[in-house]
Order: sequence, then C-alpha cells, then structure tokens
Amino acid sequence: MDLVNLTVRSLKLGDVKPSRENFLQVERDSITERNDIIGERKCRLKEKSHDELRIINLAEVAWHDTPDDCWLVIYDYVYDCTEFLNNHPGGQDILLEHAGRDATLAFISTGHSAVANATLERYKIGELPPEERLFRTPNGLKISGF
Ligand code: HEM
Repeated sequence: MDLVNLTVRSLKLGDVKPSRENFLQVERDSITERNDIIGERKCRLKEKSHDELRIINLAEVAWHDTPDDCWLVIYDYVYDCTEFLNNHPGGQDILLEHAGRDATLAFISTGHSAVANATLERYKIGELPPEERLFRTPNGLKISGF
C-alpha cells in the first residue's frame, strides 16, 4: 500500500466517530464476558464433594515422592502437585521436601493467602481414611477452622 492510499485510509478512519452508545455496549459486553470467566473459575474451584473424593492412605501417598509424581497431604486431603511444581511461587524444592508426606504444618506456617488455599482445590485428588486424619474427626467434623 502506497503513502497516498494509507493517508486516505487513515482520513476515512478518522471520520468514524465512536458513538457513546457503541462505547457503552462494548463496555457492557466486556463486563459480561469478564463475569462469565470469573463464574467459570469459581465453579472450577468449587470444593469437591466427598463422593467425588477417593480415600487414599498415607502408605499410598508415600509412593508419590518424585518430581514426576508429587503428592502432598494438607488438612487430611491428598493433592497431586506434580503439575504445580514449576508454578509454585515458593519454588518446587520446598514442595519436593514434603513429597509423599503430610505438609500441613509447613503449609500453615508459611502463612499462605486465601488465593493459595483456593488454588489447593484444583489439585485435590482424595482424602485420608478417617483413622489417619489429624484435622477432621471420623464423622467429618472439622477440628480446626480452615
Ligand atoms: C499444593 C500446595 C500449595 C499451594 C497451592 C501453594 C500455593 C502458594 C501460593 C499461591 C503462593 C504465593 C503467596 C500466597 O498467595 O500465599 C505460595 C507461596 C509460598 N509457598 Fe506455597 N503452596 C503450596 C504448598 C506449599 C508448601 C507445602 C510449602 C512448604 C513450606 C510452601 C511454601 C511456600 C513459600 C515459602 C512461599 C512464599 C514464596 C515467597 O513469598 O517468596 N507452599 N504458595
């Protein structure tokens, strides 16, 4: 495209004035889109029901203690953190130190945010059998507020 054509084109574009209504509609559309995305994320992070969770005991968790297969126990729930290793803001080494074991105290003492707690849900794959739980009683009641 030569210079004359370009100039004519930009003059034409300059004539198109965005109306206030168009602008508001674009805003409305983008807000609706954003709300849909947030809603979808909330759904995905919704707490898994007990029926969806597999009972996994500590002996089984212990087998998953490598960078290719890293499970952690936090608050009596079992998490497969393998895919999260490279994305953990605290680094992967600290997760690997607890691979195959209970990491609840380490997780609490680091003072993780609400975002971190919500992120956990994504990796939840099961829960400990009632007799191995520390934070929830066998009838499902929580012992501590978490
Ligand atoms: C699946 C389990 C875990 C998830 C989803 C997770 C998530 C996160 C997130 C989102 C952050 C950013 C700060 C925040 O929002 O709180 C963070 C930071 C951190 N995490 Fe974790 N974490 C997990 C397990 C652990 C464990 C077991 C430890 C062991 C001590 C740990 C140690 C840290 C540290 C030291 C930081 C701070 C990094 C910094 O500020 O430089 N995390 N984690």
